[in-house]
Amino acid sequence: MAQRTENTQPIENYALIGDHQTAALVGRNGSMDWLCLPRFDSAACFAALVGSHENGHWLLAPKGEGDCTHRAYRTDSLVLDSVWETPGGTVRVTDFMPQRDKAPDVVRIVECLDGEVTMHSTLRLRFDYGSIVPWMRKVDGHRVAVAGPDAVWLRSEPEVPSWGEKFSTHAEFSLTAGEKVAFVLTWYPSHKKHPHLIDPYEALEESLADWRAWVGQCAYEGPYREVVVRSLITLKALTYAPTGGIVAAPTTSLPETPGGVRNWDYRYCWLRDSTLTLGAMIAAGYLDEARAWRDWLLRAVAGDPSTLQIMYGLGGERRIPEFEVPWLSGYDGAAPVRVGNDAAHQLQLDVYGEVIDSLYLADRAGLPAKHHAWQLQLKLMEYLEKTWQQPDEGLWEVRGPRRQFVHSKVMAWVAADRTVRAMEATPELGGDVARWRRMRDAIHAEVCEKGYDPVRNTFTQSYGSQGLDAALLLIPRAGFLPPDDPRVLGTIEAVRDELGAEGGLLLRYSPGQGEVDGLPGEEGAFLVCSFWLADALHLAGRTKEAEALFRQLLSYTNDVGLLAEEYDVRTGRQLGNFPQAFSHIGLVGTALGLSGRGGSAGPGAAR
Ligand SMILES: OC[C@H]1O[C@H](O[C@H]2O[C@H](CO)[C@@H](O)[C@H](O)[C@H]2O)[C@H](O)[C@@H](O)[C@@H]1O
Repeated sequence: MAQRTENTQPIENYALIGDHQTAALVGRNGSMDWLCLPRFDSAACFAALVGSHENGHWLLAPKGEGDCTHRAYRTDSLVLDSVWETPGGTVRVTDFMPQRDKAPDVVRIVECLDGEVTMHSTLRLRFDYGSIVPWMRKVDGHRVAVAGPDAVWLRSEPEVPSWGEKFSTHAEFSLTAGEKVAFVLTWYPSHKKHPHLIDPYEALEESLADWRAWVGQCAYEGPYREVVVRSLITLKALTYAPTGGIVAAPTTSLPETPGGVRNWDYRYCWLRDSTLTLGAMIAAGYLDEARAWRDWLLRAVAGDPSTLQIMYGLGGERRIPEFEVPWLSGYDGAAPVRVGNDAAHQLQLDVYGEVIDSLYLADRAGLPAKHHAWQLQLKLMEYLEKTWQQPDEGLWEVRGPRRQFVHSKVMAWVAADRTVRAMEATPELGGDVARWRRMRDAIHAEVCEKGYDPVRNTFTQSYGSQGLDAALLLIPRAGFLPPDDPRVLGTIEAVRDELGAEGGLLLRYSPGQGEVDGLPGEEGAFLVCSFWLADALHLAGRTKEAEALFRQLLSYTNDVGLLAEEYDVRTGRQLGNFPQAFSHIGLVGTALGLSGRGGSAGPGAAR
């Protein structure tokens, strides 16, 4: 039975900060409710997001006040300013995580802008997903929390009065206009003596400069620049810098159904989500990320192509077993909270197409060729040649029986098509191009015969099924059929009719398909699907409708431009893990497409 927790605030109330190795979520009330240290996939030491305050959080806000009056990221950065206008005065809290030097730091700078404000801080550290209360001691003006392998050091400049109570550290202090206090929280391995101390104000300037230099490389100058840049910053923040791996989201178990069980851990690198992120990055002119990701891929998938996984850990780890965390009550009571993801071992044939398409896009964008990337591609093709006719779990990772998903087959076609194109463009690659042309033609013929319903004039979710799938909207972007092909136009209409949720957004597949996905409960509109609809409409020449839908989707971003996986129009609430790469990939792709830049956040879209 779902138990509401006292701290639940809407998912869209959160903002993201991060240091390219992990991330934290800060609510409008000044409470940092999610933080995993030292990596995205480490155990959380603030897990209130999916539990209660007793599972760890850090509140820093004016005493007795609720949510901030307004907040925003500083221009072109991931530095967050939250401002409270209180009866006594105005105060700003600036939250960020500096580019990592030796250890992860969270910096929170409090500055009184006018009048006088009394601030309150409550720090509850709970290691191992909110379960372990650390031992606290004071060392050289720091509060140090230690449990097992983890140590967290907290200091403030200047030092403010603090005290321990009920396994929490509290501080209270008053500031008048112009006065500042900076808090620095640093994680360090507990067996080491002392973390390197950063200067919070220098770190702020450096963080701003780093982000702005990165944004300065953005090649997109169109009408949607502001939202595109915010999405690119978000995608960059989801990239694990040491290896180039990209997480699907920094959270686990934010529910797809309020109070439901569709709660998954997204802190891993899906080949699908990562390649689509890469497409968005490349289209916006970011090649370094493409290079880093390609190198990550080559390391992660090394070995027999039959052992290719659809997702890996940040460093390419293969074992990410799924388990439930029973002591966490779940976001707003939505249990279970899961860690790890068993979908890692599913067969999802679409990833071959996505990976090969991203290698093709990187090559076309001018990334220097790598011999073993081509060797890998050929190995993947040899494997796909033997497997493409098998049923699979598909891109939605259904937990019901395997099916002949049409989208999977279309993506197998993409794999063959891009291989043929690469060989045609670079004959020196050698090899038997006729073999891959035959495979490409065979897939095309089978999909048009078995995956298309001539009576309803639509492609179907799987061969012979009555159900539809929003991923079918990718058919024209993949180049499988022209955007004005009657079968594509019929599919757009059928998908809209069948999968349209309130407000014209799309569900990802037909409702009531518990027997397909093997899960109870319904879910909200899956945001990336609605971006795909806008793309399909635009490609079909219905640009006005596409723009209207895009503007509507933009209205669902939260006050700092972030999107979760899903949206429930009835309640006006975001749902699912947050912020999710998929949704931001969709946003960038559609914005670029509508600006005539050929959005590249989907298979083949940059062609
Ligand atoms: O709906 C069931 C599945 O939900 C998750 O998968 C979804 O998220 C992935 C990461 O963004 C995405 O690649 C996939 O297309 C989505 O369906 C979850 O990770 C799965 O374990 C679960 O079966």
